Amino acid sequence: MARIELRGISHTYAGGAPALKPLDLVWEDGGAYALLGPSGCGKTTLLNIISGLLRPTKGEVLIDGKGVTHAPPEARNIAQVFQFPVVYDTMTVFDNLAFPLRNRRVKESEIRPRVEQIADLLEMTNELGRRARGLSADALQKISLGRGLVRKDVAAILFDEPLTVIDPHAKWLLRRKLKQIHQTTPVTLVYVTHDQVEALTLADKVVVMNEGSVVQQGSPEDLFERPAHTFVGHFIGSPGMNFLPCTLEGDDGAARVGNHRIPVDPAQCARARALGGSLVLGVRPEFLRRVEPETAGAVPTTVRQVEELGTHVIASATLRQVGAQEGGQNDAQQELKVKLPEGTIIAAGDTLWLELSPSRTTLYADGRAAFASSV
Ligand SMILES: Nc1ncnc2c1ncn2[C@@H]1O[C@H](COP(=O)(O)OP(=O)(O)OP(=O)(O)O)[C@@H](O)[C@H]1O
Repeated sequence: MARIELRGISHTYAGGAPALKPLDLVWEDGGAYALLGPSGCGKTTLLNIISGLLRPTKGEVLIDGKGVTHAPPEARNIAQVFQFPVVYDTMTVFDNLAFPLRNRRVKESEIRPRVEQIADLLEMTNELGRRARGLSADALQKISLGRGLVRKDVAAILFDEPLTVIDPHAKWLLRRKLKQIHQTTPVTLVYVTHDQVEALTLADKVVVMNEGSVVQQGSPEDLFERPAHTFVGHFIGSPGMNFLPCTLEGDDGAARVGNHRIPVDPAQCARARALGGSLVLGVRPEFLRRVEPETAGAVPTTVRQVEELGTHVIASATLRQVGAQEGGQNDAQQELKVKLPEGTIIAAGDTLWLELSPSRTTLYADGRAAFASSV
């Protein structure tokens, strides 16, 4: 188990733009973390800096308070599982799983029960005697995962998109297994992925990255309920958050979107005004409420498209300006996605009145949320 601390870490590959901009991060002992972000945002670079495969251009790595920035991977006691299987194909599955233990000179009498335990977890007991060569890609990656998990004495296990090559059903199973393993083995776990479902189901805390920076860290609920940045609002959720360009009205907590006046949390208004820059009002499709026509504070929209998704309905609608005719040409071209309950009867061309509740909307100034803890 280990507490991993990154102080002022940044990295630039030779001849390239900065892959990681200066950041400070703490991974608490025994925590399950996901590092989530789009391709190229610097996740693997960060992981390799923690494991020691890469030396950062600047900054320090500390494990349990001890500086290890210049220590090689073997001195860090960290297991790493990569996107593609790292398996000796002439060895049996058993010997592959036993390899990290034999390497550390663990007694043979302790190796067998541990390997059998891991094989059982990964549902590979029947394959223990088989050579790795010829096994499916899924099986090979399970062996790789097993090799990462087999040592009991590791400080942390780092996973770099280990389920990418696995078929969807096995992926679902392995995700559950990893979660189960973490609940029974209090090891620090850092899991890199660009898949929000994977990140949100596995981790207690998710670190969201974009363009070499950490944009927010928090529980899956935090990221959903209070995205601190428009990037997080857009990246987390399916569909992502809606953003309506707006201006502020007076001092009493209202925003103007097109020619609508929408009540907004007054504290957020004050903060947004102080932050300055271009403003948008963010609201999740789940938090838009369908209300009766002409309800005070609600906005009329014209439905453009309806998707029935079994458990719910997603409507795409455009905001209609005050005074505009139903289906008229002078609708604002502002699109909103709305999540409606299963069985909602609605069709393209219908009018939908939507309430944007001040407790469910967030003002963003130049991308940054104007709620108290974000700045
Ligand atoms: N060895 C390298 N040499 C030069 N540039 C690199 C190297 N490795 C990564 N980069 C660049 O650094 C940036 C961050 O890459 P990194 O692989 O850390 O991102 P990532 O978030 O893990 O992406 P992916 O999900 O695609 O693996 C990218 O612009 C990438 O092109």
